[in-house]
Amino acid sequence: MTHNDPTEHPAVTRFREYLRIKTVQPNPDYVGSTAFLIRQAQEIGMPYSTVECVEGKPTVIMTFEGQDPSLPSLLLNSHTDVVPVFEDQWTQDAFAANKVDGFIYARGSQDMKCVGMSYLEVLRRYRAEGKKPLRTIHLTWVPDEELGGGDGMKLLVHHEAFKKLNVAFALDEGIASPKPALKVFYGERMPWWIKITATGPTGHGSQFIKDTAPTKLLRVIEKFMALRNEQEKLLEIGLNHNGQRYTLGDVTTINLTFLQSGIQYNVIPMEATCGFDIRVSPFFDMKEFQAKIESFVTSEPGVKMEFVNGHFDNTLTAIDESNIWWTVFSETCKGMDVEYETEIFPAATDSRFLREVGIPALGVSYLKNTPLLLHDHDERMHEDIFLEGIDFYDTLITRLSNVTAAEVEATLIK
Ligand SMILES: CSCC[C@H](NC(C)=O)C(=O)O
Ligand SMILES: [Zn+2]
Ligand SMILES: [Zn+2]
Repeated sequence: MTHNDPTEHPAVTRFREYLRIKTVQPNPDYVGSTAFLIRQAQEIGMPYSTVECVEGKPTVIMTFEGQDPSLPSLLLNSHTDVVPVFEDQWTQDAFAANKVDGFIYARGSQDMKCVGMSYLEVLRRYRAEGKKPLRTIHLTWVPDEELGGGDGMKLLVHHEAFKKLNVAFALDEGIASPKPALKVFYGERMPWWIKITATGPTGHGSQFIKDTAPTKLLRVIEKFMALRNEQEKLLEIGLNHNGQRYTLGDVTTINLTFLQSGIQYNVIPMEATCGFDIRVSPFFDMKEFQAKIESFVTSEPGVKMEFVNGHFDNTLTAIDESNIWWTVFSETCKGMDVEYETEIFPAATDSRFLREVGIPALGVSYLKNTPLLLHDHDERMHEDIFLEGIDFYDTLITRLSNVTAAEVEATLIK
């Protein structure tokens, strides 16, 4: 539990130090995290810069130059912010990074400070061993992923400083797996947050008034719920085109997350609104699906729908031999006897912005045999898994950053 245990692996000590910086939304300490990250870059001897697409929301960029900086680079991305905690539900202080039986308890221990710190540890090793990969490796430490990346990666990918990185392929976050197989994400569902507003007549609460705002809204909600049930059934009993069971990322979820109306019990309200969090499977025909939900609304006069948040790009990263980065990734895992399962990420990460601008990205967090506790109470990970993860990323990053131009070429002409 001590902060400076001389018997502790120094990588674990550094990880715990990063976890103690309260980069918690909605007021993340980005000044603290930036100072910490710059110190790491200086210790390792990596040039660094900061970019603020939005004032007060810094991205830290670090560069480990390769033997041939003219080759497109490898990007290692992680977000610096973490989600809030319900303090009274934690058995440990969520920002003390206490260690109990080897488990490090902290917000961000899984999501995703472990990943960023593992990348750094690999580069620290490279420097100590005098290793220089063929391709340049860049690290981006981005803000506000937990708020949807609107002030972070969404803007960063269009910034000159990012374009100059000339990224060929990126690694980003995954999630924990309670099984020995790692989860590897090659695509995401598209988050669509929609607000529906119904308007109608007012009157006395004792009458049969037709087509009131809440009645109309309920009719629309029923249609969404029917679609929801269909998708839930598909997940429970359906098989995909390969005859395999669907995973959550393969189907579309629809959840009613807002519901508002009313001013007094005996007054019919003139307005009723609701909000849905819809996660659209990348295997859906997007246009058709959008037209379908719009028809639910247009069939009811006096009801309108607006997108509060929408991502409309469903680019996947190829997980076949057409993608050299996938080939190298999968062969490296096999060479290390690391099991993995490929899936569509059920929620949204910054990888969607990378894929949208044409950068192939895989999401993987080395969190095997670990309970899934992202955004949950008592988020934790075992220090042994963290240390094992550094070895995993070391082998993986070494292989990826040494992919030759000839290997890329050979894939293109196949
Ligand atoms: C729609 S942007 C919000 C981002 C958030 N990401 C995660 C991983 O929880 C989500 O999917 O809700
Ligand atoms: Zn995350
Ligand atoms: Zn998260």
